[in-house]
Amino acid sequence: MTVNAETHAGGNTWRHLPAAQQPDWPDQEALRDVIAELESYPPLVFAGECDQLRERLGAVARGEAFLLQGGDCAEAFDAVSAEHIRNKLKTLLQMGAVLTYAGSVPVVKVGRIAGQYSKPRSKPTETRDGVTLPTYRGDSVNGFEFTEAARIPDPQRLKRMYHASAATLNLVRAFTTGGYADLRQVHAWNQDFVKSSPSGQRYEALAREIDRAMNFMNACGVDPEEFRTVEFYSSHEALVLDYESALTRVDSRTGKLYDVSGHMLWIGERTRQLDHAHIEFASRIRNPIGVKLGPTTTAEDALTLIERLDPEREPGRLTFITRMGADKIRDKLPELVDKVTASGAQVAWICDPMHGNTFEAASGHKTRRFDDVLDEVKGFFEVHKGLGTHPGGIHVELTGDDVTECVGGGDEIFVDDLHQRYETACDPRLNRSQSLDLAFLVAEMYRDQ
Ligand SMILES: O=C[C@H](O)[C@H](O)COP(=O)(O)O
Ligand SMILES: C=C(OP(=O)(O)O)C(=O)O
Ligand SMILES: [Mn+2]
Repeated sequence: MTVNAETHAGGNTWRHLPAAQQPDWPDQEALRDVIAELESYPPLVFAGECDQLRERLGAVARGEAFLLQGGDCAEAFDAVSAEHIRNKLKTLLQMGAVLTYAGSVPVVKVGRIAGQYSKPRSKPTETRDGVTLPTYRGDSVNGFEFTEAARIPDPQRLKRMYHASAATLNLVRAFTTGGYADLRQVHAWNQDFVKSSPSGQRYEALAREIDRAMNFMNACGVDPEEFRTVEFYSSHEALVLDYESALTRVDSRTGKLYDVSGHMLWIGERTRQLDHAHIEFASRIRNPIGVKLGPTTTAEDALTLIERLDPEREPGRLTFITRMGADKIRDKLPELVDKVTASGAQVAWICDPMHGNTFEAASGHKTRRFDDVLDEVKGFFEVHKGLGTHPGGIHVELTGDDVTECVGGGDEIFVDDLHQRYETACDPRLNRSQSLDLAFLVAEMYRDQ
């Protein structure tokens, strides 16, 4: 990787276009200094890894693999601890094992992790007890605390985002390649969990089957490397373009631009305007790109996005992450999938069953019903089955901690429980038990389709 003038030319073409949801940095000089410093930092991920993920996502687009993408709505600097990261990873590994074994499909594992620090918001301000302050926009921008000082955007936070991402990714790499993710550990990932929860018990039974299958293969003399380590990739929403372009580098092998802040970047529902800065930025980098598609997306929008982001029609380059809402998916998704398929493009279709199903409980907590989440995934599978296309994966907000943020699930959480462990900095996440429940149900859907 090299940094040179060309880097910043190619990675900066978005600058003359309107960019939604950018922080209102009060001190532009401080911002410039931070950008210059970030430009000198080493890459967090390597271009070759991004290429490898693009190949894996190509298999998803061709119908040969399933994408599991998940993690926090908003990562927080004070949650960069071994315990939080291990719990999240463990949950994703358990979900991956369930989907691979019960769904009989290769699973591409991608975290909303090591960079998910910036949030687009519905409103610029928030009012509590008559006091109005700027909204919290993620730890990369301002503080969660409801005080005037905390809510002022501070560009120094972009450097903290880089360092928090680096520390997280370092631990993730150690966990996934250093023995912890060895399939022989399928039971160990469940140890602290099994007795207390129905999904933990169900998982334990599946882990016993995996063990038997592995013992059988060992006895036959098969002991592949794939059982010892796990390929795990990082992703986040490419929202704050000053950060993302400062982390964009020319790959010395190919001369192409890569945003080395994460393996996969996605453009959110609020920033996917076709002629605005985020799509322009994404069009310039070689990383695999996701775009969130909400219920107002037209087939023409989807086709123009393909034109802008995947002109070569390369499977794996572009992933459409639909987030319609359980009540709209059966209505809105068919036309998009149908017209995109008819155009000859091979995108991966992924279901985000979270963002179209948020509501406010009487207690004031932002929450989601597990049943709505499940129903949106069901609708997603039904639509793809009807059209003969591939339901490529799920994109979920989850945590490995036993929080009470979404209602329902096998180990049911009620609206009155929400206050007990409501810890999210932004949207409500599935807890570990709800995440495992979902993995089992999705594996059944996959097998049945
Ligand atoms: O994570 C997604 C968005 O940032 C979030 O849903 C916006 O939430 P808000 O409507 O509270 O701003
Ligand atoms: C902001 C998010 O989603 P969307 O852009 O789909 O609203 C998110 O994934 O946290
Ligand atoms: Mn969210």
